[in-house]
Amino acid sequence: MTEETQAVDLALFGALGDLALRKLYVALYHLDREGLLADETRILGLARQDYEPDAFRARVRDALEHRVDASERTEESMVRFLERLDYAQVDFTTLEGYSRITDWRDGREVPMVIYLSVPASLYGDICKHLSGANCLDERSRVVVEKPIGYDLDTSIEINDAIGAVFDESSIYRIDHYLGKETVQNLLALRFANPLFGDQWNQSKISHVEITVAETVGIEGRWGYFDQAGQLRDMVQNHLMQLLCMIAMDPPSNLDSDSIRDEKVKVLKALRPIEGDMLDTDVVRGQYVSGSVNGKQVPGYLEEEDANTESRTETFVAFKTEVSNWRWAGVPFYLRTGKRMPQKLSQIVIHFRPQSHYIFDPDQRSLASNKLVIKLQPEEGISLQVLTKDSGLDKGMRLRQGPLNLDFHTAFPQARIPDAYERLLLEVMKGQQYLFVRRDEVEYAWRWVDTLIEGWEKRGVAPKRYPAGSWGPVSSIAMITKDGYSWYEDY
Ligand SMILES: NC(=O)C1=CN([C@@H]2O[C@H](COP(=O)(O)OP(=O)(O)OC[C@H]3O[C@@H](n4cnc5c(N)ncnc54)[C@H](OP(=O)(O)O)[C@@H]3O)[C@@H](O)[C@H]2O)C=CC1
Ligand SMILES: O=C1O[C@H](COP(=O)(O)O)[C@@H](O)[C@H](O)[C@H]1O
Repeated sequence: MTEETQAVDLALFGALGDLALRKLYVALYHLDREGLLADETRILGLARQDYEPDAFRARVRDALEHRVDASERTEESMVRFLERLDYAQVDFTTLEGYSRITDWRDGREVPMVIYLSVPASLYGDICKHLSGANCLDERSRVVVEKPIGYDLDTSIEINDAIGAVFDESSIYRIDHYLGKETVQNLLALRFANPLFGDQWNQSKISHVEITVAETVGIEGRWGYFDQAGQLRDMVQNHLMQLLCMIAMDPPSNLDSDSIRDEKVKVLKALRPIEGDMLDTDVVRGQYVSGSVNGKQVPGYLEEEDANTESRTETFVAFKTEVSNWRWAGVPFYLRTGKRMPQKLSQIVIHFRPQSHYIFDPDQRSLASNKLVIKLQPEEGISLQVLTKDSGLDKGMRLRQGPLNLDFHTAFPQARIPDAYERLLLEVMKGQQYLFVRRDEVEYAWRWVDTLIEGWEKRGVAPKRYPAGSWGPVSSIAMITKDGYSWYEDY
């Protein structure tokens, strides 16, 4: 394993898909521009449409011109990046086309990275054909996108099919939330700062909130999304990973497996939602028409290609607990939804109040600290602390205010890289700690499957919520009945 970015041959399956065009070329372009792609690195786009390499490069150039800020584009850096690209038309489901990859490789020595930006149902076929066509050697790595499967059984099937060809040490399962700057910072915050490290348990923390709110609807992805729903699309992967990063015990070092072992322990200890908890500890929602950022938007059942009978959820809120010594008795409240009033991903750690309180009794409810960790849109960390209100007439009145670390203000010279930049770079370095191990995926599915089974048994239909709201009102009631509320200093 090396810290240097090695030269690689990157074979990008699904080269004309939504993810590739919106995120992957942009990330690769930025890496190139910052000198983080080795000179010899080349990229082969693979998809089934008939494109000449020049037409493919023109398509990628167009995508970059739409997605990379003009201030970060020069003709020189565009040309340099585009020259790395080639294209091969291949039907991934049949072996024949795979010889295009060996032709492209032409005996080159550098390792091959295979990025599967295609539906997970194709992963098995592609791995089998890559092996059948002798495209691989022991240094080849494969990157796979989420969600892996639809439930535990299908994820096992897919993981088995990938595992039949690649060793676990060569499989990079992407969860792009793990590449976000602030998520990375959770490791530093928790394990480099004794101030927090020593307080990070049930004796000091009363409860934890995680919100991942999106303003977008399903963006023309009805076919995929309606099969999945917000629980499979967002909770099984992104929210579970955030929860693990907050709840895990300190790993003994920063090795991939040390970190992933700790995350797995959290997933194993996560209390399932079943029985009567289905009535009290989880809310399933679906948006109806409403207004987001002043713009009228259709309801989920009125989206393009919609099946008007669909009971798929676009919002989930739930309360859970990590049943171990560190967290016993600390509720974790999580919520995520589409068509919320604003894009916001944040984690709030609520510390317990002072055990002996000496200030104005009317201000008692103020007297606790909150650590607010913002993932997006503005990355930063702020600690809500209490100080004395200034002014001669205020006596010992308390005032709550933030100790702020806004990454953009604190480190103005540094561009905060997109999650995919960091993850692609780590694949090229051969570092796995930001990628999800097979057992993590499977424990997360186990938890999600239990909830879905419960919903199905009880015939739980999603509650309606207007687009532009924070979800069904019962998601507010779910937390207020415990004496807390969703943190609202947006
Ligand atoms: N889009 C997103 O925002 C996100 C996507 N993901 C995951 O990333 C992966 C890719 O998603 P996305 O880009 O949205 O998917 P798309 O359907 O937009 O793209 C898939 C690509 O694969 C090609 N393809 C599909 N089947 C074949 C085949 N048999 N032979 C050759 N080419 C084929 C498609 O070609 P054609 O155009 O001809 O169909 C297209 O280029 C999925 O696993 C998804 O779950 C994860 C997070 C976010
Ligand atoms: O994986 C996914 O993530 C996006 C949200 O990602 P973000 O980085 O913009 O927060 C979500 O819209 C999509 O449905 C899901 O598949």
